[in-house]
Amino acid sequence: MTLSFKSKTANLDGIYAALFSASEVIYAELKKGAGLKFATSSNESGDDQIELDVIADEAFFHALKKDENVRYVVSEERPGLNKISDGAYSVALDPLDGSKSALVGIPSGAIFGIFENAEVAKDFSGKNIISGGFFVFGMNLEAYFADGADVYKGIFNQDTAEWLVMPIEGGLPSADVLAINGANQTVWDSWLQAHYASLLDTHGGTVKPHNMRWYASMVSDIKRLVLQGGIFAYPSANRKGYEQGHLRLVYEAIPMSFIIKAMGGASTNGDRSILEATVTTLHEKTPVFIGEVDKIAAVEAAKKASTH
Ligand SMILES: O=P(O)(O)OC[C@H]1O[C@](O)(COP(=O)(O)O)[C@@H](O)[C@@H]1O
Ligand SMILES: [Mg+2]
Repeated sequence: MTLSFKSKTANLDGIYAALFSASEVIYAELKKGAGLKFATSSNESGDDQIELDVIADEAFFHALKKDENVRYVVSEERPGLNKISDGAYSVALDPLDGSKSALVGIPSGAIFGIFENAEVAKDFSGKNIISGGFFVFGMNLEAYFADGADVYKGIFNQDTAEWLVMPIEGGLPSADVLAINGANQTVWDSWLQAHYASLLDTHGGTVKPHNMRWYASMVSDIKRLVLQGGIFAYPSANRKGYEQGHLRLVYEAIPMSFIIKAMGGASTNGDRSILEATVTTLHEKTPVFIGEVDKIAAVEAAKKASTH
């Protein structure tokens, strides 16, 4: 692989090289199709794994453990903090996001965050993240990430094995598009049911409602958000197992909120920015709303109004 991208932060280049090379390994495995079946294992959160979940987790660990700047690697697929060295940076991973989607041919991907000053779980927070983003395993192998305040898109040329990485400029686009799984809407809190209805209200057929896009693959939904704008949500629901939504704070919500903030967008758990939320445990879930600033402010205002 050739990755010509250079980070503005000292000593991150080896970590990027490891992440990008692991993504190539996973993409190559995905294309073979062999790992697209259920494994006999389940992960740390008790989710059923497909074989590619395990392959992806191992590919990232294998690549990252060679870098002396990596202190800890934490993964949705394993327990605890995995010490690599005394380096300055720690990496959080969702090694294969959307694995169930991969089974039916929807693009999946991987999500990563790079953190400084991480020693215990609570340090993997929005305060310490310095890089965050994701790979997409679709028609092409792509990367979208924020290195500090700068946002980039990378595309892998499969003929030359070269990554073309270019800045994304111009901020977050705007579109009245909503990405949400509406299956739980009857058990959402009433303020969210009302807010959702307001986004879809056509005022008797006279007004265009928000359009709906839901890939059930966070990397695909956030890629669409990066390229076209809108809002992505996975709220909590009054249903067993969904009390804090479905997505993990450290492995999914914080890195995705970081890249969208770098593009000029925002995030919330309903009350405050995901990047200001307290992290208690590595595998905890959080309700999450990510997108354009005014759309996130409207979510917070809707919730706040319901409590007054
Ligand atoms: O099955 P649902 O409720 O549509 O959930 C889909 C969400 O779950 C995810 O697949 C995350 O779960 P995994 O990390 O286990 O793949 C997201 O990519 C997606 O947004
Ligand atoms: Mg995931």
